Amino acid sequence: MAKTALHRPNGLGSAPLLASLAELLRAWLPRQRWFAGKGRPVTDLSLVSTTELYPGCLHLLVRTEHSGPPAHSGPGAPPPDDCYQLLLGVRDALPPRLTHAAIGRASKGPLTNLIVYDALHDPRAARLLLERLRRPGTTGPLRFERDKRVAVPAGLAPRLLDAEQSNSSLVYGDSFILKIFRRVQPGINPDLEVPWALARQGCTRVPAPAAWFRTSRPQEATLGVLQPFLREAADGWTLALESLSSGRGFTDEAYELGRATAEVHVALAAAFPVDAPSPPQNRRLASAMSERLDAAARAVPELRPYASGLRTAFDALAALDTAVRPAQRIHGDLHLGQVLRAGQQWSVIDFEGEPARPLAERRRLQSPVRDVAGMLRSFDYAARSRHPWRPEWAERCREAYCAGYAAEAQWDPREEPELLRAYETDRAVYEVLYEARHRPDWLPVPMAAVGRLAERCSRTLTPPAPNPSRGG
Ligand SMILES: Nc1ncnc2c1ncn2[C@@H]1O[C@H](COP(=O)(O)OP(=O)(O)O)[C@@H](O)[C@H]1O
Ligand SMILES: O=P(O)(O)O[C@H]1O[C@H](CO)[C@@H](O[C@H]2O[C@H](CO)[C@@H](O)[C@H](O)[C@H]2O)[C@H](O)[C@H]1O
Repeated sequence: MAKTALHRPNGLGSAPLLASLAELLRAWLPRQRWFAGKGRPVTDLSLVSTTELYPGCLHLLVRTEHSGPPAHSGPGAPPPDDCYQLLLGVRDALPPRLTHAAIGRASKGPLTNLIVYDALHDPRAARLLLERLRRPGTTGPLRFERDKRVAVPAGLAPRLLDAEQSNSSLVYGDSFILKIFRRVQPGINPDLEVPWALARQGCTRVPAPAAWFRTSRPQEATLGVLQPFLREAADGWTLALESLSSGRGFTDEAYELGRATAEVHVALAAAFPVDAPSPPQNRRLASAMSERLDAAARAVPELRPYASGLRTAFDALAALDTAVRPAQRIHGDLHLGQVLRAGQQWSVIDFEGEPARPLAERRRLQSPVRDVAGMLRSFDYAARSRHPWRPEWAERCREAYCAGYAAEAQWDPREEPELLRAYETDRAVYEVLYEARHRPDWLPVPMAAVGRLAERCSRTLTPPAPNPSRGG
């Protein structure tokens, strides 16, 4: 472990430290999967907070500023600056098992000649982080808290998950998983707020937070959440692809998934009661979707030829004068990668919402149909990502999912075809933007749906048979 200026009382001064780190981080940050400012060079870096967790391991909140226009403007546009959470290790030399985690050798400031690396790859740092979570208290601006009813054993072996993620997660002894939020925004993160509220509601579909850490300076923000690791579970995306490759059906699973989604929605409505339901907001919703489409079409030229066709879905929603489902707290980014199946039980994870949107927007009340639309899009994603394309597979899953949802929720998402179609279109537009920014090779997948949705002016799904008990 490096004996460095970090050990000196003034060694953590942010100006000298920044001199050591700025150049390294400016090159390293944009290469990270979780970096949100893709395509916009980092022009300036500043340290929002610096905490020495233990000698040679720094917890940083780093603000980045970007040049050039954001990838898109209008609602949901990325802010001109972002704040990222980093755990950095500093050593004289890296052992071979850590070379892949290197960020670079500092050539200036107090860390001159030392190697800086991403300490989440370092089992020692990961163990100490868990120890810190097991013993509530504060370190500088960082506050570590836990649910005292949950026993978290000492000494669990850590491993960093190598999943494609918007954040970073450490799995401890296959018993717990710690998600470390990378892009930090002020306020409570819904991925702590929602599972905590659902657990208090007795909902068993969502792993309950066991411990978490947050910062109070310069503003309150959630930094990480520890929850039970569902060790026998496979995620819905993997299972859907297996079904597509083996020819085995997926409708039973889709039906159960619909039931699970409805159960979570019912629990969410109870956990976050709404005082007075707001009047129908179809026109406002349609106009927000339309603005998002405009912004996405500015950023992704491939979308432009389809914009007017897609807009018919939003026009149809705006023209509706009937009440849509009351708004409530929802998942906000529901897709097959956010559901885990262990035995016969589906669980739902990752209540952060769409990572590109501001936190306040993600915590807003919204129609549960939005989540349903997210999952329906995901069946299409799975079917489209495999050759040959099997549209009937996705269609059967969609119908089964909606039927399962209706059986549990006592209302059927297919009863509101205009709303469903508008949300599916809005989601496909989001996916185009997401893939263009993060995984350009995947762009054809949502683009295929865009072509289909732009052409379709009729109903998205077969309406259900009238339900006499509901007077329909
Ligand atoms: N409680 C859990 N049990 C088992 N695996 C989990 C659990 N939570 C997350 N995972 C795994 O970690 C991956 C990333 O988690 P997620 O919350 O979706 O992170 P991100 O928001 O960074 O995408 C998931 O796709 C899943 O495979
Ligand atoms: O990182 P998150 O899981 O929060 O979500 C983001 O990344 C997802 C991809 O990893 C992206 O989902 C899209 O691809 C999935 C397959 O990889 C598919 O199941 C989804 O239906 C599709 O939207 C998601 O949109 C994005 O927010």
